[in-house]
Amino acid sequence: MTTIMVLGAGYAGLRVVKKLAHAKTDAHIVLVNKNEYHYESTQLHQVAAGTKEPADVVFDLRKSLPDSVELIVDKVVGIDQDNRRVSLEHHDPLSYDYLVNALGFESETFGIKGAEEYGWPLVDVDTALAARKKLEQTLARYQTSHDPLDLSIVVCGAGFTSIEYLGELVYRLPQLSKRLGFPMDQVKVDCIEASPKILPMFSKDLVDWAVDYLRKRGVNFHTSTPITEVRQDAVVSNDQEFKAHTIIWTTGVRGSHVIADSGYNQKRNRVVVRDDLSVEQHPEEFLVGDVSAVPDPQSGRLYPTTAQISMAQADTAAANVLARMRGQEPQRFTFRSLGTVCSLGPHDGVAEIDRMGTLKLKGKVVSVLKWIVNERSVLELADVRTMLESN
Ligand SMILES: Cc1cc2nc3c(=O)[nH]c(=O)nc-3n(C[C@H](O)[C@H](O)[C@H](O)COP(=O)(O)OP(=O)(O)OC[C@H]3O[C@@H](n4cnc5c(N)ncnc54)[C@H](O)[C@@H]3O)c2cc1C
Repeated sequence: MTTIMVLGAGYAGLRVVKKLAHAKTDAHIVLVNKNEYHYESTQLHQVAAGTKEPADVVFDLRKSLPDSVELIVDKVVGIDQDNRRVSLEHHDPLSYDYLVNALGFESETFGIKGAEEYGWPLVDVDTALAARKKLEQTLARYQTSHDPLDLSIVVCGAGFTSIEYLGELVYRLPQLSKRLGFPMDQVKVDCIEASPKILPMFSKDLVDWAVDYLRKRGVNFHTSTPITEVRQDAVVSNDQEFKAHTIIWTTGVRGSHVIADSGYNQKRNRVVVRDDLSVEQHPEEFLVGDVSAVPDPQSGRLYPTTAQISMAQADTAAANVLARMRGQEPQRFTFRSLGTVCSLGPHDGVAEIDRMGTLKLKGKVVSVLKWIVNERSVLELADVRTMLESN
């Protein structure tokens, strides 16, 4: 029997599995994931700030997968492309006929000294929870230490994840101040960004609105400030030092280390795929989501790594696996953005909707939009019951 193996149960992998199962193929569909659950990585900033609990952003894979899919819970450690075999940490190697690699993202440190050691990334449930614990313990310590650095927080990067995290943080801090007894007026929040731009994917008026929103709530922005080193109690940019005991590292992502470990031709663990999302010289293998690098035919640049693109890629990859099995021509990947929604805490945000021109939104209405986007994702990846349970 033909085996289709899907690696990773994030947005891309889970969507591929759902599409394949729905097509009622005779093939044996195997999903390998390191956890028994799927997590909504687009909501990790909320877990890290404490505005959501892990249970709000995860769902059990066994409960939501179709019966026709075999789930193997284990960590992928290597892929042997030539022999079509996947090595796992605890199971024997597995063979496949078709492979969809959707192993997702990891934190990017750009080789900056101390970033891995002292920066707290937000890449999965465990790291988001660890960042939350670090934040809360450090703020709580102030009552006995009276050390101002216990009330200083540095957020590294001013892209999407950093801004969404800052939005949750400024919402959450007054609640924590009441609970943990630290003075709100002595809290210091700095956001350090190498480029001159904040939220580069949004138009200037929305960026200005978002920056103003966060500034009014105490965030100090430092753009054109490249981080050169991270220390236990400071982020350094050349001769400037931003001292803090909580350092959140959200400067960007790279693909899974398994890509480089397996000898792929890659850059930052992302592989440039062909226009049908298959890998050069391996028509039986597809890469989707944050491990893939797909050139946008219009701009010539690579598409950004987003959940929205990952799910669109998943549809193409699933269709192309089935096409190859049936001896049909695969389709080219095309992408039309629905727009981008950036939350600023639970009740505000900015959004650009790409339908019939660009619709720009800001404020409370965006939180409703974000809620719809999140619920739709759970509905599409799991089912109605899971969606209702997550509320
Ligand atoms: C805080 C935050 C907010 C974001 N907000 C948005 C947003 O609003 N909109 C948007 O479009 N995008 C957003 N993104 C980006 C989006 O989350 C990613 O682009 C998306 O998750 C990529 O999907 P994926 O399926 O490729 O990878 P992932 O979601 O990373 O899934 C990979 C899966 O593979 C599993 N896995 C990893 N390594 C192994 C291994 N070795 N063995 C077995 N299993 C493994 C993981 O556990 C995970 O389940 C956000 C990201 C973050 C961090």
